[in-house]
Amino acid sequence: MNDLELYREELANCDAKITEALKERYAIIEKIMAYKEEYGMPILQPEQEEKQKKRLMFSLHNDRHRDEIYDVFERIQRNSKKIQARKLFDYNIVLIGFMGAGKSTISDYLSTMFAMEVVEMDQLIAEREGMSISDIFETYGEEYFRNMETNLLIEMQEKKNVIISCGGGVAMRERNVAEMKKNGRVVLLTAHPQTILDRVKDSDDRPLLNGHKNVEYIEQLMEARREKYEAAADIVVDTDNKTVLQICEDLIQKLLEMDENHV
Ligand SMILES: Nc1ncnc2c1ncn2[C@@H]1O[C@H](COP(=O)(O)OP(=O)(O)O)[C@@H](O)[C@H]1O
Ligand SMILES: O=C(O)C1=C[C@@H](OP(=O)(O)O)[C@@H](O)[C@H](O)C1
Ligand SMILES: [Mg+2]
Repeated sequence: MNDLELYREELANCDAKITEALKERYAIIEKIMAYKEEYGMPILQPEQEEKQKKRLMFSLHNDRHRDEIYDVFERIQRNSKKIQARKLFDYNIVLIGFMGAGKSTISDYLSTMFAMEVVEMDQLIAEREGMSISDIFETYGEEYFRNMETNLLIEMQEKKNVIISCGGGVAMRERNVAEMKKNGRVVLLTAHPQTILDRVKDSDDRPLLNGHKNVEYIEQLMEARREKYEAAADIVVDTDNKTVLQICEDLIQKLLEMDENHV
């Protein structure tokens, strides 16, 4: 065997070690999940993720290939999250609720924590139309926008393990609720009108609230929508005075409880 062949042999051995280590790693991930479930521990522990990253950075700080190794590690971590998400949620997660309840924010955080794809309905519709939601309302009217929402939900039925962040009005149509339930569990996020006002007061992205940014108006519209929101919901998560992490943890635990109750 010449040197080159020897090096190639060494490389193959190295790959075999990496593969074995990865298999072991993913098996440990499953054990951690089972442990957390058995002892009713929080699923999301972002501080642990940070600790792990710091430890790795420290051990690599003098390495010539630090950036390349770190890049691989990030991917390994992302795939661990995907394994976790697929095990926990065998369906799409559909977030509904009033404007400002936090649908986009919570979707975003969950997608980071579980490496899940997010379909942000408003954003996708705006992108496809090449204009803002406010401009779509102004140019084509609300009915046109609502039809786009319905079509998008039907399109999303082909996806799995996706977080769907609905616009606040999506659950008002019975047809939409039926479509979202075909492959998703529906999570209603709630907040008091004052909380909503605090959250939306500096934004002009919500045409239905422009010119009406006061508690009375929000309360009235929320009341008018309440029945339909509640009828659509599989679970309800209150968001008042909670951090995004607390809301996400609450949401996950309630989704898991649904499985326990159905076994
Ligand atoms: N739990 C929370 N605590 C504090 N601010 C929040 C919380 N959830 C959302 N927000 C803020 O409220 C605003 C509206 O949230 P967003 O996610 O866009 O709501 P939605 O998509 O339901 O309309 C954003 O500025 C967001 O940062
Ligand atoms: O409640 C509604 O009817 C709407 C909510 C908005 O989305 P957010 O709930 O994400 O603000 C957006 O779809 C549009 O302004 C209409
Ligand atoms: Mg939103």
